[in-house]
Amino acid sequence: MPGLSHSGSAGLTNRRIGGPRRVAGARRRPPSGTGRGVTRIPAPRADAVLPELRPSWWETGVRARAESGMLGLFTELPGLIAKAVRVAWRADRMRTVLVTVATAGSGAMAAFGLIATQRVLIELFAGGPTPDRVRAAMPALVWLAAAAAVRGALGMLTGYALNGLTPRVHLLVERELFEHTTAVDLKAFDDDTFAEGMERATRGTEAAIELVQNTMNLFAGLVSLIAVTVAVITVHPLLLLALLVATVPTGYAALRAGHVRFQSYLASSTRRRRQWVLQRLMAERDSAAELRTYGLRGFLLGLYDRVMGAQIAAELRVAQRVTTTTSVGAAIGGLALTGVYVLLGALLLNGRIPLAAAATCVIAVQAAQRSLAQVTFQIDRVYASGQFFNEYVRFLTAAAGHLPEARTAPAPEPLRTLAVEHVCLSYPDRDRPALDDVTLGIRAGETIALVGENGSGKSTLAAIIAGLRAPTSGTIHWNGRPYPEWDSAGLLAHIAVALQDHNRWPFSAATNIAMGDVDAPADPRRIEAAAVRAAAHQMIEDLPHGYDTLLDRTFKDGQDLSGGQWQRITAARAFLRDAPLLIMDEPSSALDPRAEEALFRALRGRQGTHTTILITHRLANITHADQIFVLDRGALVESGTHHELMAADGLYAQLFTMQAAGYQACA
Ligand SMILES: Nc1ncnc2c1ncn2[C@@H]1O[C@H](COP(=O)(O)OP(=O)(O)OP(=O)(O)O)[C@@H](O)[C@H]1O
Repeated sequence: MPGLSHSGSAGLTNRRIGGPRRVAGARRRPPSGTGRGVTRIPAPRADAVLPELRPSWWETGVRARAESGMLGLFTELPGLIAKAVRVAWRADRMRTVLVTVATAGSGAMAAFGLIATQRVLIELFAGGPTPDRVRAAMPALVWLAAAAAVRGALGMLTGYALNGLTPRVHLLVERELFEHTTAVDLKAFDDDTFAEGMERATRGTEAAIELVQNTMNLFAGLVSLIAVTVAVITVHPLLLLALLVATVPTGYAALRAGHVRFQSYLASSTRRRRQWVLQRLMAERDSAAELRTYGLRGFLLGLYDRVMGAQIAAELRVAQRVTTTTSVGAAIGGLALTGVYVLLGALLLNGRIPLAAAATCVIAVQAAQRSLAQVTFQIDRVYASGQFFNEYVRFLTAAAGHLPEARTAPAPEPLRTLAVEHVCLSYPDRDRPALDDVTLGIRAGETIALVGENGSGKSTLAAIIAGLRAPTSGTIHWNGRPYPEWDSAGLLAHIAVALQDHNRWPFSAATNIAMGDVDAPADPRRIEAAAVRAAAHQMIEDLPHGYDTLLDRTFKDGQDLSGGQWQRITAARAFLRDAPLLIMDEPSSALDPRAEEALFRALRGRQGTHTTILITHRLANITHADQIFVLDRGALVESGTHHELMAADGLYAQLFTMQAAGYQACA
């Protein structure tokens, strides 16, 4: 954060070595002031202290609505509504139809109610004694009550159907997202934009619910508006003019107000995000010690005052615009209503419409304005939630490009030979390839070691052999046939991998191990045997609930394990699979000497019958390997047995001697 470090150093100088007085002076005095012979450091502006924030993915919808013009809004709206209807239809056809029909029915009842109202008014305004007029109005009153009752019942039905529909929509889109995220090639995760797209898509799954709800509410508002219009035209065609005068300017003003409200929300959200940054610095554990050691309290509080001062000023400017726009909107609404009354008065005086029709029109205008408020509010919401949902749709399209090719291929037979031929791999945005023309051969039953300094490409090669990554060029052959010609799931079933960056699955110890062979029924004896081989059995037995202990503190009675204990669980998971090819990437980096000895004893037990590929920096553990391959900056530079490599006196011998010397010096 350049701005922060700039002002940070200025502030620090200020406190510690006196030079700071210059900074304080610079801040207090105008630029043309004093400061002879002193280097002037300009007072940090608040926006320089915490510079422009990166656009945040969770603000996409709000930002889009704040920036959209009226034309953009109405151009995009139909597409968003279509997406909402499609997703609702796929999630639950019956409920989608129910909501639509019930909403339309409710609108029809609203129209019917207005027409009944007019009939009531006609009878009440007719001549004759009051009891007679009331009696004459009775049938229309009954219709009016019935329409209101049916409308209420349909409203309830819509509510029930919508409540059942939205969780199904969420389930559908979320599952679809997970189907993609779990199926895409590992390579996709190397792409930053893919990972960011995934985060955005997660917000998009929530937005799917909002989009469907908002679209249904918008539909309800529109139906009411149409119903009122139909009723008004039925009562008297001329009243349509009054309705237009009442709604068009008000609708426009409401949409403008919605636009600035979103801008206001965005402005306050910028303040909140800056507050979070400062909160992290001043009120969280990570920074607490350094804050005190360097006496940063005054500096940070000063920073807070400047940043928040500037932010609140910006927010107030937007708030003033909101107030102006909403006041203008309210004034337009008032004027429109006055216009309606003037128009109605004129029509009445000219005898163009009867009194009952004018009275119905007043009621209709009020109903129309209520529906209009709902429509404009929902337009904003459909637009905003639709933008989030678009992120979801965009991600699914991008993810589809990373899905493995669907094809039928034979499942491989047990391993006889494995050949790595001229394999290269370049990660995105890296100048140097992680693997550069690597060729090597492995026979079934061998124990192989991959050795090399950090970043030499060992894990990358292991991932390619494990079938987790495809090489940029070159091929790997399983029993003489290239990997892509085998069924990929069948191939993976022959390989067990203990990854260097293993995951800590939030399940019980037993499940964590059983996951090594998730298709087989969890057999406690098999789990225990795998744990014994990984030196994990006793450690698990000592946990409060043994193998049933939950290994995540999120859960009640959950436990966390040390790094070395997790490493034993990971090794046990790989042993459980009992695959012909076992790849272990740094399986003992966090193990104590006793556990390490036990683990390598188990691994040596595989030699001759099962194939093992080992990656380790503890070279004493691999002296027994049938072949040791030494990598340097992505290239295979040496290979042979321990004795051959020591005799060759190359990189391996250098590394081994260096490590051995460390032990000998202490012996
Ligand atoms: N996902 C990735 N994206 C980009 N670069 C990567 C990625 N994974 C590894 N690299 C780079 O590729 C090179 C080889 O990495 P690799 O993890 O294969 O080395 P290694 O020999 O296993 O290292 P170590 O001994 O530290 O585990 C390194 O320069 C590393 O920074």
